[in-house]
Amino acid sequence: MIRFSGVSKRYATGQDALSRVDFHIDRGEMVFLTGHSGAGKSTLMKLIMLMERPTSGQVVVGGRNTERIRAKQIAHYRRDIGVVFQNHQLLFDRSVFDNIALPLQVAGFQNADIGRRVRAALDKVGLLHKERHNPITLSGGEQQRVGIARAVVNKPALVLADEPTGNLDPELSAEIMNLFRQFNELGMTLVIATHDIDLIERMNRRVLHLEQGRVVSGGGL
Ligand SMILES: Nc1ncnc2c1ncn2[C@@H]1O[C@H](COP(=O)(O)OP(=O)(O)OP(=O)(O)O)[C@@H](O)[C@H]1O
Repeated sequence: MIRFSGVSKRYATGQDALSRVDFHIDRGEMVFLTGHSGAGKSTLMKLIMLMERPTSGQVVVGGRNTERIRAKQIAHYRRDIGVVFQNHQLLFDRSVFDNIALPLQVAGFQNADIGRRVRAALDKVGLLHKERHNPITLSGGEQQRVGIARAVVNKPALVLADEPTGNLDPELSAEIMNLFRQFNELGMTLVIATHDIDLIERMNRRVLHLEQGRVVSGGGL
């Protein structure tokens, strides 16, 4: 599903964020990405999302060499990738339903289809009863679940989560991880960046460990 071969990223500032990174993640895997602050986790995610391009090396996602994806094809490419952020980036000027419907509207789905898919996603995260609420009225854990519903509503093959439990207490974090586990059981590939060592240990999955821009373990090659 994802293959990095000799990937380096140096930002315009001269900062080396990744240095000759090699790893492989199979379709259907759920992998944790960990490492100290500044180790390169977000940069690695941005390269998968094509928010950044590598300075050298090759990034292959879903069998596609991302080097060949041109700027105007990026929006289409991203439709198959769901993204979950720590600060969930919900829009507070519209309902929970409308927040989740947004990616489907952008992708040009019919209204009836949008309603069905949004409710299926809300049902999966246990928030069907909150569809008309404004997300600002929800708790942090609920807001994060709305963010997850939005990330998976398009049934992406790949979900990237950057510190998805960063603001949540251990119980809510465990709930979020259970959701991810369920999506993984449905066949989604998940890459979850986190500092939360306890959480990682409990989940018992492969851990890709970065240190100063290098993979020090778990690359799977
Ligand atoms: N846009 C940028 N321009 C210049 N340097 C950057 C940029 N983004 C990240 N960096 C630098 O690249 C290195 C890796 O950053 P990155 O955000 O990938 O790390 P991280 O592991 O995600 O850290 P954190 O856990 O704190 O989010 C850091 O030294 C950072 O300062």
